[in-house]
Amino acid sequence: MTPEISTSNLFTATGLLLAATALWYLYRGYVVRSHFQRLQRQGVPMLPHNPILGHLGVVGVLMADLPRDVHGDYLMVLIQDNWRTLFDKKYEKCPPAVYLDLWPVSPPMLLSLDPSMTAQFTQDVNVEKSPAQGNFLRPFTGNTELASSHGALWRKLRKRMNPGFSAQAIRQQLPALLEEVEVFRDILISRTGKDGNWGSVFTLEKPVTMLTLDYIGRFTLDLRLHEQTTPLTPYSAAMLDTLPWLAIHIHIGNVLTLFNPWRRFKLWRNRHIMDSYLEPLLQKRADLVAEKRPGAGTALVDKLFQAIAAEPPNTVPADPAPPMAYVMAEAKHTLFAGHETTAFSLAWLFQTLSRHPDILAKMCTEHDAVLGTDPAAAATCLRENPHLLGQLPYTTAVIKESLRIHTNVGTLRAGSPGFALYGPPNSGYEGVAFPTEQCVLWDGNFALHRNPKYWPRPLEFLPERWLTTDPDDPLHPVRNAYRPFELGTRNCIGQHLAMTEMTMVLALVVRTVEVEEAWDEWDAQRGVSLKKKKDTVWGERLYQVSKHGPPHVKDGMPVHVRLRQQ
Ligand code: HEM
Repeated sequence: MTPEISTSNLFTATGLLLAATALWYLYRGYVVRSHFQRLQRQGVPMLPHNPILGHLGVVGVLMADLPRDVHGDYLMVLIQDNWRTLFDKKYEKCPPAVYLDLWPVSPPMLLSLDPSMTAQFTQDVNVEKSPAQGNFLRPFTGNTELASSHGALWRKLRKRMNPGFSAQAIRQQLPALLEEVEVFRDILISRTGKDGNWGSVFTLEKPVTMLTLDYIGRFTLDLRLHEQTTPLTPYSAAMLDTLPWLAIHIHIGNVLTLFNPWRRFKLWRNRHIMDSYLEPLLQKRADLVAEKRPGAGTALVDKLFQAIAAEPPNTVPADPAPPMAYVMAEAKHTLFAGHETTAFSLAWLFQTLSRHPDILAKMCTEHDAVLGTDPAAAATCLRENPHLLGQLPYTTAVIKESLRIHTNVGTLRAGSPGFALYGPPNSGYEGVAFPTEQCVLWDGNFALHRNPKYWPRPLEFLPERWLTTDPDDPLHPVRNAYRPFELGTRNCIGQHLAMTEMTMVLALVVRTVEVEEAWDEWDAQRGVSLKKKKDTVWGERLYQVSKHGPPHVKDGMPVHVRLRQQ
């Protein structure tokens, strides 16, 4: 018997589904708002909470002057800077943690604005990641990799992954990785104008993203993807097409996207393309490792196959997937986590250097002294003397300072009943309990890095902060306050790899090519009138925008480049 689906049945089913969704939203809204009202009655420090709107009203007013596409990270800075007007007059200091009830735009949050407070859930106790992170990665990796795992399994997988990210492992791959950075430098040179003039405008997001894809592909698979010079590989095309369909939270703005059947098809199809691309490559690496042939052990995935083979059988806890599927998930996550974060950090570095010619000149002097005065020979010099990469303290300080001001991502952890954060010493809230039940614990590293309490002259770009060794120097960084890669055992496993990449880029590029933002040309190219009001944050055209994954740069950061005058 063939089932008949009439139009009226379809309408009824859709109506019921919509009604059930609406009821769920209402019920969930009631639960969340009641929870925050209860906390407010208990006297927990909180922004004024409205029983109907939660904190939507107060946050809406706070964000009203910002462009619509601005990243949510700016909210934490606004709260930190405006706490006096936002909180009850009885409070004499900004609370170290701020409750945010923005349902249905985001889940209930407890935002930490104090380094000691964040340490309580990342270092004193390594609290589990928020389930939101797992939800985000599920369609992509099936949650069988390190970043989605918890507890004993996470410890096992982290131990397995750590050797692949060690300084020694990175150094082993340095000559190959340098080749990818050389391609990037040559692409920038090809964009310069004639006779030392600026070339035409382009968005920096594309070349930095292609560089980071080539770099992380080489590191993970010992394979040249050639994303910088040829059309995207099917793998990268499918991965980049997948990312906009992933969501960290279900909220009112993306609920239709998440239930869109087209999304399911896209995710399924892209996953099929990615897996089909990776499978033969991984099989080849597994064979190479098993047969101990030359080159085995170079790629990150080789080290994973080697580690699995060296583990006693049936170790507990059991792996989330058989070896090949597990390594594939780990490779996919590494290719994802290792590209956009570094790409956008590089974009900000170039912006910062163009605004600080004195700092740029000082960096070039360091490169001349350590790598030789011929910029074109820097790659050869580094290939022959990879240890020199560790002898560029000023360059490292510049990168660290850029990551402080233009922090990319933070951590989201899962609050739970019975687990509270406590106001730290000298916070003005000593011993005050901030219950975490129902809340996502959000480290406010973007705001923390701009807080004058921890960073004197916070908005000034001062690489000297990272060169002082005197703990009494006011510029000396405060314990736990610097967290671009987060701190604690669950910090970023790729931080040395990312720092190496950024150092190599600066070492090869800044003495050869100048990069500058080119908004006027960008506007002219798109026919945008000079008189039209432009989106800005704090008076700047370049700001962090909210897209999928980590914060992106506005409009891809339009720039032009020219050859540096020697
Ligand atoms: C400038 C570049 C980067 C920044 C700012 C950055 C930042 C971070 C942060 C803040 C975390 C902690 C996230 C959390 O707790 O939810 C993290 C975790 C992680 N990062 Fe990075 N990252 C960068 C580059 C990389 C690279 C190049 C890789 C890999 C090749 C990588 C792989 C990972 C992985 C696998 C984790 C999860 C670690 C775990 O759960 O044990 N990251 N990263």
